[in-house]
Amino acid sequence: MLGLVSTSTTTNPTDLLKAVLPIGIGLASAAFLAHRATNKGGFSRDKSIPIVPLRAGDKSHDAEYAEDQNKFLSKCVENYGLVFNVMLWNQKFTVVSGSLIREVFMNEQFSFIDALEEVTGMKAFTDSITKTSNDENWISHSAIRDNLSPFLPLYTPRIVEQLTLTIDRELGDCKDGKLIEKPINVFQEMVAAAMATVFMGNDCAKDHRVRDSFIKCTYDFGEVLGRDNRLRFWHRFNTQAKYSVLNPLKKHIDILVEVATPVILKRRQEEAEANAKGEEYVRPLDMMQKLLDNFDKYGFVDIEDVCGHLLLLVLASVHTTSDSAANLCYYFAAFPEHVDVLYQEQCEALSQIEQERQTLRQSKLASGEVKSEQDFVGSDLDPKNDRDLSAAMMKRLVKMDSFVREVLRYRTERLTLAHTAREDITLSNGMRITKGSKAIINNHSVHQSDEVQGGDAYEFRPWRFVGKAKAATKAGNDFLVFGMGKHACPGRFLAIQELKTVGALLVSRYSKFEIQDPSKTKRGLMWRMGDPVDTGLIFTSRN
Ligand code: HEM
Repeated sequence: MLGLVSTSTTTNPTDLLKAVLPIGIGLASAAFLAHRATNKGGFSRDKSIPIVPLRAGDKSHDAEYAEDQNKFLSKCVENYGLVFNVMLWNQKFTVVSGSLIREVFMNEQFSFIDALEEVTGMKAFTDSITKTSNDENWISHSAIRDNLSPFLPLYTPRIVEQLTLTIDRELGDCKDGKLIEKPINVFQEMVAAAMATVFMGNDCAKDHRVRDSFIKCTYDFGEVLGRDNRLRFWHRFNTQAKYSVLNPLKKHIDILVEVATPVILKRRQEEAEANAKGEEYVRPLDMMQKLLDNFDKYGFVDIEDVCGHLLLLVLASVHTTSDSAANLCYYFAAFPEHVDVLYQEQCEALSQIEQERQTLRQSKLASGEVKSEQDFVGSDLDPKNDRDLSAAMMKRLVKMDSFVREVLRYRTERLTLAHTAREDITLSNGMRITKGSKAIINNHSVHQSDEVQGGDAYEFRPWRFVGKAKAATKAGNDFLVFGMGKHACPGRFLAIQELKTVGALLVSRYSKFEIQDPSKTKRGLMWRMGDPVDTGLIFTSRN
């Protein structure tokens, strides 16, 4: 029987990732897919929900779905309507499609966490990472909403710096075309460096042990989930007992604590000195500091607890974002005609901003507000920052934004984000999802619908969203990549900012991206989150 993770002693990151990614997103689908334990919960008892018949000789819908997901789901909706039952990955799901999807996301009695817990039994484990936990918000949604997203423009220079340093170190000059066999590794390094500076500040991010932990903790988490029979009582009991004592993420928490402690002490000392002098202490900007500043509000117990929470954020963010960034490059390779368009957009936006800043400087000099050119040095209008990839500049990259949104729309798994019904729930079409059964979201019915997407829904049309007020961060009825409603991914603003920055840095440095084995192009575009295609990329520098 297959667990979530290969039981082989040679750790295959891809296998592990399949298990791991659910912590971030509807990557739960990966866990559901890899899961082969006994099914718990059945179809909804509402007999009006049709059960899709099996193909002759099949024992489940797995083979038919795997052969052609689009065809299978189109056929089901056509024949059975928006709600129907299927058997996939050794589980029974009620597929909810189209306009009814919203009712699953908006109803708190449909629980993504419960469905995930059923498959992975991971709650005992995530609880053991932190000392304080909350049943519903095992990763604090509000911590990101309140402490991260509003400050994104301030984080941008640091994110850009880290991404730039890592690209230049890992890819560098590719004059004659450089083959990178496992691009995912490069993108993990990039994203880990960027996330480390956002979550823990520059001083901690400089320490390679922190960046390594940001990458490796997700693989270690995969080990935890990689157990068979996780639905059985004894397994849960065992997990609970074992991981509260022998937590495999403990070593990463220890590293974070070890690196963070002197940094925090230094900050405290600086604050005390500033107070003693009657000066205002400028608080460092990072999640760790924000969590410490709100220690009582969040009810933390100690620094280990804070680092445990930071680690949960890492589990939600690093692999989801690096997987998407690596995938983006395969789209550059598959659609080379768009790379220069994106580069041109960037050059024009930079020149425009440079011009605007120059005009502003001149008017300040003319009005006497600023005495000399020299006075701009170190100010907001310092000419040295004219061509920075600032947050304001990234906002102008509407084509890049559309490209990223289209990649996510095009690739996102067709069925994801199973939710367990906590009580009998009647949908607006009168069908009842009974307590304990699982509703799964039919992304295909939205992302591949001509009506919803404005035509050519099976085509990759990178400028589809230009001029449409549909930014890549905008979750909604037509874009389910980040979920919807109360639990919609709170990290999407950071994720999109990083994806656009990675895109901008890449197209400005490299003019050509090629897939090492072109016969794998289709898979390169459509890999399931956490299971990258096994062919590399060749990068060629701009002249
Ligand atoms: C491309 C990258 C990412 C994708 C595709 C993604 C997608 C998702 C999805 C589909 C969900 C579930 C939404 C739902 O239940 O309706 C989710 C939840 C979540 N994501 Fe992300 N995510 C990404 C990056 C991030 C980042 C960078 C962070 C942190 C900074 C983050 C933090 C979270 C958290 C904390 C939740 C749980 C929210 C809740 O239950 O209230 N994610 N994400």
